[in-house]
Amino acid sequence: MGYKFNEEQKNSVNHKDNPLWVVAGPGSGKTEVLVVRTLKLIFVDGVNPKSIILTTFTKKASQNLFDRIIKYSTKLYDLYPELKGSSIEIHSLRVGTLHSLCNDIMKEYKYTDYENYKLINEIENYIFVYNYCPIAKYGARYKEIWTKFRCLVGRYDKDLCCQIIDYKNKARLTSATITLFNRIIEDKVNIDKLKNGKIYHKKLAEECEKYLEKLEGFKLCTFSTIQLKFIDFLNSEDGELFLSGSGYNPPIKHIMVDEYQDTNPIQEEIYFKMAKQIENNNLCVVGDDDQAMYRFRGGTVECMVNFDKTCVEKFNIPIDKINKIFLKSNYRSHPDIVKYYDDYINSYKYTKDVEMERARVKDKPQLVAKKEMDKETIDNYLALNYIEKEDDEKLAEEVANTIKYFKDNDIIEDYSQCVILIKSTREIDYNGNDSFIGHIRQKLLNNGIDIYNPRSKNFLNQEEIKLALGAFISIVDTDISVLENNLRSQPISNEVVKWYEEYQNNKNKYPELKKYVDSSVEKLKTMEEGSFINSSIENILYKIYACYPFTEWLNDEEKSYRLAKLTNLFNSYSTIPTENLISKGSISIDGHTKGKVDVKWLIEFYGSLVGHFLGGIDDIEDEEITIPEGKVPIMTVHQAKGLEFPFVFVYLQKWQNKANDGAILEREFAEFTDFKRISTIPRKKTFQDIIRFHYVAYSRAQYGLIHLWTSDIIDKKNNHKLYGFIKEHPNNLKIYIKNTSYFKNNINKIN
Ligand SMILES: Nc1ncnc2c1ncn2[C@@H]1O[C@H](COP(=O)(O)OP(=O)(O)OP(=O)(O)O)[C@@H](O)[C@H]1O
Repeated sequence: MGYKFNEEQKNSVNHKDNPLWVVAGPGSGKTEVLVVRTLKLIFVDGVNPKSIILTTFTKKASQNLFDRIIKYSTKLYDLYPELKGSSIEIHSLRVGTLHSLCNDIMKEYKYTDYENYKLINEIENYIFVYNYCPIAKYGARYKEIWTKFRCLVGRYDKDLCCQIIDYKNKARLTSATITLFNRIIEDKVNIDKLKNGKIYHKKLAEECEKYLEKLEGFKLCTFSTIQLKFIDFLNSEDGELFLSGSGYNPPIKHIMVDEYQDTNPIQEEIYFKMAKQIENNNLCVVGDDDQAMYRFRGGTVECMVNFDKTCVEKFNIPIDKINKIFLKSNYRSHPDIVKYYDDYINSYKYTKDVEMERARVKDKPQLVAKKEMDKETIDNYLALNYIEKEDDEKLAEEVANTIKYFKDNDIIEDYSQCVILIKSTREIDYNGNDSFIGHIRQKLLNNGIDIYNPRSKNFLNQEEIKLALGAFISIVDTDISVLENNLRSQPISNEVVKWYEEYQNNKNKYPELKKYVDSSVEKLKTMEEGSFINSSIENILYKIYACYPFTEWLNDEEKSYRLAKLTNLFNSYSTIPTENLISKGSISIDGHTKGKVDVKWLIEFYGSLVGHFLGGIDDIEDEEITIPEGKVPIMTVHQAKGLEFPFVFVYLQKWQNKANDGAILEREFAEFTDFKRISTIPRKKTFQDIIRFHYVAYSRAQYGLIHLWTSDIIDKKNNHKLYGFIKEHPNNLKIYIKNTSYFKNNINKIN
């Protein structure tokens, strides 16, 4: 580790029995604490690794936890060779996201009601809902539901000055259906109660019930429904054995949850249900309520804020049994930056519009800056700064110049030490113009600097994706006649034509690829009516990737990331079960026409998979991000969560003056669930979310935090409130920033 733990950290590691509540500020080493606590339980207290459940919100974070545990235990084995003779099986630790743990445990115990079940991922669920849920497939028949949940499906029409719903946009309806169903499940909405609500509640409850039955029929669980199944498991004899131990399996002794601020009500129920059965209710949760930012996915900060009260209620223990520890020392940021973001979040405590006070853990102490920096470095440069320009293009130019200046003056060693954080990494805005990020790419390129932006929503406009899909379409819908004659969805047609043309216009440049496509087309022509092509859709894609230029592109980090994503989408499409048991990934030939792909197959392929491309490729992702050297990474704040960077540029956004979807849904279902929320006013919650969003962004910075904005933003009254530091006017920022020029020339090299 290379450093000594402070008192608060030590106390969290050494805490023995009873619930432990670690409220950890940014950069306070919370994950490290959880890792060391786990190792201490195993190597010092002799707890069997299999008795410990260690979980967190994302796959990326759980992988990170596991990797660190393995790394440190390897070190321990090196330092204390006598440990090698012990029977500790560190790999048997139960670590993972909650849904993956639920899956593993129920499989391990051969739980009868989960036998032969399959856990499907988000894309598979999407395709399932698209195909099997009438509310998504025939949206117009469910107008009373969609009019009510217009926030999920509506699109603002400038000419008509209102939200309109395009019922032909099945991709959007599918995503919205999933959001609603997941919310019903995860908020523990009582479906019977919902049926007694208004007419749209009743219809929604019925549709959700049908969806759950259909999933059961195919023996499928989604990341949400597996949690329902797991609660049943915990209530069963198998569940009891799992908790109390049996045969080779020791009893469960400790449950530890990281990123607890993003837990949802059903997960809370699972943790408490398990901990109630184990000795001393050893449930340890670690998180930061101020960094809760997954409301749109059902994350519920109340679980974190009310942890002590929930323990009292569920475990029937006095409140002083719960050990509450604040990790307040910040080892990440320059002291001015720490003071700045701490002041920022605290300044909202009593603000009426935001009502942050009750939404934060009570008695939270101030952060204490502990980063090791010599005094000279601290005093000699401005750690906080901002750049203001009239428009995005000029702003981007100034940012590009600043980054170049940093490198040319040895302030940074590599461009990847600067990150640009923004709400959406799209390079093109909704009107087809360059967004701020589009300008940044261009301006940095002018300075010979590249950006790393693989999660840009421009997925479908990338040359490798267009060429791969264009080559694929040229095989299965050779002259795109099916597309042109049968598909009613204009957005899908427009997109597919673009890919098709990309391939057709470039094929002569790539003879190897052309040869493969031509020979496949020839082969297809000879196929008998009603037969199936030997190659599945994934096989075809792999063969396309085996040709130049893909062989070359697979060496490029951004391109290979996106091509892998395309492969995943194709795989998911193939694995979703169908009524007739034939995989969707098997391409069938028309029953009456030799050598022509079945129109129905193609329409379905276009509709569900391509529709998903258009609506669902989200840039909020959980995968591990490896930032390549030599490029400036562009990230959403969600992607940057848990990471730190020497220089952070935060683009301050125009916020629409309306409540967000997550907050609206919370209110909508509040009366049908027993889960108690702090407030049900969506607008207040939306403000809280925006504040937390900025707080997470600001707290990523180690040495320099630079705000970026265009002048028009600052003039808007409501934005002032949200950016906090600019309460009335940007001049106030100078209290912190002192000077609007670049970092002073004498800034030291970042080490
Ligand atoms: N006691 C300590 N002494 C010195 N450095 C420390 C100490 N504890 C943690 N650190 C360092 O502080 C930094 C922040 O730690 P880490 O990234 O684990 O924070 P975190 O609490 O997970 O932050 P966030 O909530 O923002 O994701 C790391 O570089 C870590 O090595």
